Amino acid sequence: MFVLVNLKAYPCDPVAVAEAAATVADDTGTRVAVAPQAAHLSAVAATGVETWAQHVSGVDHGSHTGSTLASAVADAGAVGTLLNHSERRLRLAAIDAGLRAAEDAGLETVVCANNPPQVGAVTALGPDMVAVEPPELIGTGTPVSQADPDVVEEAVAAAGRVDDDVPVLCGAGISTGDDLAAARDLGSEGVLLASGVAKADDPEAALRDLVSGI
Ligand SMILES: O=C(CO)COP(=O)(O)O
Repeated sequence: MFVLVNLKAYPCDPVAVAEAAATVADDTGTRVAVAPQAAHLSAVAATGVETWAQHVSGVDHGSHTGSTLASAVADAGAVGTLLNHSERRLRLAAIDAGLRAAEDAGLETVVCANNPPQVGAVTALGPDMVAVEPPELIGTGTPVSQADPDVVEEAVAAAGRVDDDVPVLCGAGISTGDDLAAARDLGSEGVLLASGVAKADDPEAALRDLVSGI
């Protein structure tokens, strides 16, 4: 199971969370990655944790003020990027362009989608992984894997109909080992989570509980 911790724009200490994630990954052999704000990528990568960007722009060098170049996040130490997160939604052409930019920069990709039909659509674009995250459960603490198991199973089926080799992750409200185990039992190959770790008083304890479900 792949555990991808999205720090969003939460007021946490990204380096402290990264150090906790690196420790838990080392101790348990679990693949744990952290996606901080772009400005914190280098500091997070310096902890040794697997580091992901939250978004990259589908552009190359040029007149693109305010863009986030895939090559720049790779230079900062990121090895992967999210695209089309529910809080950073893109048009289809922009997802495709982001994927090509990430690919050119050697970044692994997870394309997010709100529901199973969207999972099928974005799987067709050839990402490394896809993630289903129902927006209505994001940040609620109600785990998609236990509250809405059908959506996870249907997302796995939707991706499989397009390309059997693209792993499906799920996210929204995931925080405990039981949530992760339920996700795994539904065919999910990883989880995407944020508040359960970024808002925890003790992020390392939260991550240890989470990976206990593997
Ligand atoms: O959006 C998410 C991860 O990208 C999920 O957020 P929560 O874990 O806070 O529900």
